[in-house]
Amino acid sequence: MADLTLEVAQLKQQGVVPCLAVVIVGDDPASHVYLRSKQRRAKKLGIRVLVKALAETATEAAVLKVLAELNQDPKINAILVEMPLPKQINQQHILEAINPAKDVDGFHPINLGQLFAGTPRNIPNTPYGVMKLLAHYQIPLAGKNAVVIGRSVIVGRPMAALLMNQNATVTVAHSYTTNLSALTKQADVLVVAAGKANFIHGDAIKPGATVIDVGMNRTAAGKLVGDVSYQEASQVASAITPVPGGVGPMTITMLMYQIVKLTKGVA
Ligand SMILES: Nc1nc2c(c(=O)[nH]1)N[C@@H](CN(C=O)c1ccc(C(=O)N[C@@H](CCC(=O)O)C(=O)O)cc1)CN2
Repeated sequence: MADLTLEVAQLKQQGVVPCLAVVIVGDDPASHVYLRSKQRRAKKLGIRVLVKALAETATEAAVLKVLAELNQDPKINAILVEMPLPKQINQQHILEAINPAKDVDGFHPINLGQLFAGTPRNIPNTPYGVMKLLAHYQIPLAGKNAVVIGRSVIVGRPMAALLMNQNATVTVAHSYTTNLSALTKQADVLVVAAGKANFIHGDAIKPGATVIDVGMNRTAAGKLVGDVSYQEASQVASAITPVPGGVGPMTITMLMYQIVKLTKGVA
């Protein structure tokens, strides 16, 4: 991957400072933690971050107004809205209101459509980070069985498209899936984004599989754990991502990469 520090320095020599606008609505503690991580990483690279913080009670109209201003502002290269949003706000209305050319999360239907057409432009950062990890560790995908647990717009759906684009045979499992372990035991690559702590145990994993844990769950004791029982799974899998320190930091890396890409106007 390109050296982002160098690329940002080159842009600055041309008088351009990459700028990300983050819209955050409400007081979700995890969202504020993620925002601070993004700000820290951006600062290290020399990327500007403009934060538009709205109250937990903000209306959908108020968020749409902020987005309309950011869409018009030529100094803003990339926009994202922290998820989840408070209940009174329709997530889909918000995602559709972001200019697709500035949509650094890749959640706009046009960007998701490009991804599903096999011609990706802006790609959701978590699944993009997973693909970079798989490529880095030379995990074969073509002709392999990949099972994705979860069908969210943030992870599951784009993850399935990215794996399919690399010629994996993809199954998407979700809360209505019956006999889940029969599917997971067939998976050469298992991506778990179920949102439930210790949802997948060692006996549900094919020996030698690659296991990607996208889960991020806080225990009552305040410990961060994934969706996979790491101790058990690591006895069976040939490769596994930890939580913390696995997919999460890669999400931020891919975000920074795509901010620079949007600033350069490269597809
Ligand atoms: N607009 C978006 N909202 C959300 C996204 C997203 O991609 N776009 N994904 C998640 C939050 N997220 C990125 O935004 C994110 C989650 C986790 C991490 C991370 O580095 N996690 C650390 C642990 C941090 C902790 O202690 O809590 C790790 O896994 O090591 C970064 C980004 C939901 N919302």
